Amino acid sequence: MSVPARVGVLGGGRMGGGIAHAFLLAGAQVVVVDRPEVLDRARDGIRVSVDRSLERHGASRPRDELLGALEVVADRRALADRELVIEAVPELPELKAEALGGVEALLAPDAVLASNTSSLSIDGLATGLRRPQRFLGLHFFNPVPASSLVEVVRGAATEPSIVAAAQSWVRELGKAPVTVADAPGFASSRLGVALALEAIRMLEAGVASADDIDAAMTLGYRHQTGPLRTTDIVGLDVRLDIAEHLAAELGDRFEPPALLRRMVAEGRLGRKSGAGFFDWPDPEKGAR
Ligand SMILES: NC(=O)c1ccc[n+]([C@@H]2O[C@H](COP(=O)([O-])OP(=O)(O)OC[C@H]3O[C@@H](n4cnc5c(N)ncnc54)[C@H](O)[C@@H]3O)[C@@H](O)[C@H]2O)c1
Repeated sequence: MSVPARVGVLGGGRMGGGIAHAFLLAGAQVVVVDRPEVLDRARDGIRVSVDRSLERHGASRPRDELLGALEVVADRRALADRELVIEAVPELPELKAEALGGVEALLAPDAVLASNTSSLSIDGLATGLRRPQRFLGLHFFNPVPASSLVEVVRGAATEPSIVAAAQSWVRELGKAPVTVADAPGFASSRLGVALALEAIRMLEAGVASADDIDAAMTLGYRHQTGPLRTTDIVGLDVRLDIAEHLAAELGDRFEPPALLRRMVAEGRLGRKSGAGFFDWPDPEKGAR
């Protein structure tokens, strides 16, 4: 099943811009809605990343036609004729609830609404909606163009046919769907954070060096990147927030180690701050 012809994205920031990019390349006509003061930046960002993709991989449609299928506007009403709208506003429950309710009221009854939330409950967000059966989570990964995974999060009320359609759209984007129930941390954050927290506890206890702990996973289990280096790339502060959320929801096994709290308090946040478990002399390019 090809992607819907008319797709909307609410919030054209880091993730929304990437999601718009992915659907444009898959042949959709995409409307992005954001705040008036950031429209130019959002539009330019998507154009630059589409151009970069075209240079690297070529395209099925001419560039002008492809970028002509993009509209970046401030008025939410431009989403009214969309078959699929993906919400990607900041991770604030009230903001998301207002945004989702406002968009749903504009859409045709058979449209599909999705949230790119990385941690909020899909069932929680669905409580404010009139058609929770047509609502689900589509959790894209950052950076969207380079990432091959999308978690399809099935709410308690989501119709099975909507889940099946979403799985097929994700495949059409050239990505792989992983389907999960609405549980804290979905699949990716829960497993990724569990591994990272244990690696940090091992470092704290002097079991092995950061290099050796990571090598145990990269060489022993063929992980592309070790758990400590991955934590540096994601950001120690981001991982601490997720661990605290998971500890509250799932129990003590996600309690953040003291070492993680100390490093965040000291501003050692990983790649973005120049230092974490490893040194990152050039935060933009990354270091090995
Ligand atoms: N950054 C990541 O690594 C990542 C990965 C997966 C999922 N997510 C999730 O994606 C969502 C967006 O994250 P992001 O990193 O793109 O944030 P971001 O801050 O880069 O982008 C959010 C955008 O939403 C816009 N916005 C704010 N209020 C709005 C409103 N009422 N209407 C329309 N637009 C509005 C902002 O102007 C901004 O452009 C969050 O739920 C986040 O948890 C983020």
